[in-house]
Amino acid sequence: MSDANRDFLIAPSILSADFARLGEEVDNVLASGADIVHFDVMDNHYVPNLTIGPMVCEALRKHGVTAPIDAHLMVKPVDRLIGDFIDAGATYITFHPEASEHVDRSLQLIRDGGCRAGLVFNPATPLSYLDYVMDKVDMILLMSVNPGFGGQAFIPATLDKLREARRRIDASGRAIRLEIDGGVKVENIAEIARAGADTFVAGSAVFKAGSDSDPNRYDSVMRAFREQLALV
Ligand SMILES: O=C(CO)[C@H](O)[C@H](O)COP(=O)(O)O
Repeated sequence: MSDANRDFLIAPSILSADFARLGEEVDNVLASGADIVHFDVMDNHYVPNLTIGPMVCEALRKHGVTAPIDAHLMVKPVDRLIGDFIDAGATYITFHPEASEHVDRSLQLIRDGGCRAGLVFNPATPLSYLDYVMDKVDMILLMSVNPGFGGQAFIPATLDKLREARRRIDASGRAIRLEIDGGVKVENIAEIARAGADTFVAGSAVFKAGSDSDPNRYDSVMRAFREQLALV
């Protein structure tokens, strides 16, 4: 797929949202033009932080969120939570291959549950984990920071890795989304898109924008992202 044929999706990471007002935060960011809700699940074991689980995903669905929810599992083991997130209404479920005992089986579990499956690559994790499972992958998520916390700086070596992942996707002929997560800002999103990403997770750049009292506080950052992507 050439650049001209790629559609760009923006996936705000609710890791940086105000958890006390989560439903409202998600409503506001979707009203500002977000495409996907990026849902970071951390277990204080695979990564050194603890966040939210399937009950919160289900609560967002009950609140009325119909947009795709992209559940990024930073947990070990992964398989039992896969079933819980399928039941909770996730759209995409992605996991780290090092955290699964049987990567092919975990991918199959996600797909059998009717969700789209993805593998997540930490900055130092090789893309070779894809070698024998490309036919079961709907999304490749490249971490451009070490997982666990929002607000970190983008690791530049990820640009080369994006180019390599884009080559693999194009060679597969499959409609696999290439998502980037960590340190995505208005200033670097165009360069990241040129390297091959089509789906952009942004946490602090979105949820720390604007003023708490403004219900449209996310409009300008979302517009700025779109303007940058239009230049690609
Ligand atoms: O998965 C994550 C951390 O593990 C977050 O999604 C990611 O860091 C996004 O936050 P920011 O845009 O502030 O870097």
